[in-house]
Amino acid sequence: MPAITLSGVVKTYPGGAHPAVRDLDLTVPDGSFTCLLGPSGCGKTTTLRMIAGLEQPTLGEIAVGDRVLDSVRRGVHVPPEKRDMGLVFQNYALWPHLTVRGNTEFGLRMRKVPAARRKTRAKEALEKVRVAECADRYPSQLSGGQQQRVALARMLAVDPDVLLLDEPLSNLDARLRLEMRTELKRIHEETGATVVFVTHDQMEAMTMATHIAVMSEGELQQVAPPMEMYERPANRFVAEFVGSPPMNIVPVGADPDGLAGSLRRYTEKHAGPGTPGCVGVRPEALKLARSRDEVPDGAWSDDAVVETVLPTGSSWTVQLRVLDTEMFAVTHEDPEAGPGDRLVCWASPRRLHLFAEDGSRMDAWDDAVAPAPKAAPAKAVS
Ligand SMILES: Nc1ncnc2c1ncn2[C@@H]1O[C@H](COP(=O)(O)OP(=O)(O)OP(=O)(O)O)[C@@H](O)[C@H]1O
Repeated sequence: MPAITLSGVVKTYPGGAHPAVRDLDLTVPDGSFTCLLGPSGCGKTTTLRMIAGLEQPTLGEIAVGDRVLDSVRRGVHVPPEKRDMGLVFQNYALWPHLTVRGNTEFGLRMRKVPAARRKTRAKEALEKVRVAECADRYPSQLSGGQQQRVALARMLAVDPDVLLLDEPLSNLDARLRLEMRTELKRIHEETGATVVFVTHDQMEAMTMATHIAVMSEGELQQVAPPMEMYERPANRFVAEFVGSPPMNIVPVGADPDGLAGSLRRYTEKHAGPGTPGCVGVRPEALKLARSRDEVPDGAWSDDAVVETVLPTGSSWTVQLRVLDTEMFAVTHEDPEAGPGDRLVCWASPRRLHLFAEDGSRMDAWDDAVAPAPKAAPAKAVS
């Protein structure tokens, strides 16, 4: 199955003041588990529905490999049923008058698959999502989680090359969500299908995706594997949206005697790639020390006062006042400190994220503090 490509896709709904999706260029790699992630209203569902063929783009092109599914310029629109894609939406809409088996066979019946084959395929699909024991029950006799599994089985039974999922876990409680995340990941690995998954939950995206595409106000902000996005967010929006607790962000234009000034002087001294608009540091990258002696050479550090310590069982979230600014640190060792204690906080230059006034990442900083390894010299041509 080749990649899904969206090129210059725009979607404006009739009467919509702004486009729901703006000039979207996105490649969903073959066999990937790509999460469309972003806040409510950013255009995720619209993008998914366009891939499914349920909405037509206002401009641009959608293709799977060489097969053009939508092209406004060429007047092409392949209807949803001819795209070989499976869909599961938030309201998984099972037929109430059909049993679980009947629901699972439904798509196969529509495709005129012979009865014996239908039966085997439905059985396999129900086993895959682990609800085979419910085959003779009706949807009203199932829990929400079981119903979502049946919706997944119904999609898997037709064995599509592409699975399109729109917040399919949103109605589940925390434990079931976790369980279903693991199952979806397993199903993806087993089937090798290309999955496009819509969510506004960054933890869900981080734990399941091979690639995350972050959107904001109809625009794509960054596409990258989860850890790459976490470690090198392309701009301030992505930096703040991905990660929990969120990244500490300090605008450096503020009080020169406060934390802003401290960070500005430090970053300027360190190879000065120009003055940033703001500096970010993830809570787990903000380290705590009893005194300056414990701070490694070359690290940024400043005085901090503990405000609160929140133990979570496996870690501690420490709320600090660093000069004039609130910061959060997360530590996996007991900080052995309480409100009012004076500490020193520090961060390695590699763990500081610098963003320009317009919010874009300042790559010059990353290159200065962690230069990429030099490429091997080219071989002499004889
Ligand atoms: N059928 C429609 N008609 C008009 N406007 C729409 C329609 N569907 C969505 N919109 C608008 O398009 C924008 C993007 O909506 P979309 O549902 O794609 O966002 P989303 O990121 O999936 O949001 P959510 O997470 O809340 O589902 C929103 O401003 C929404 O109000």
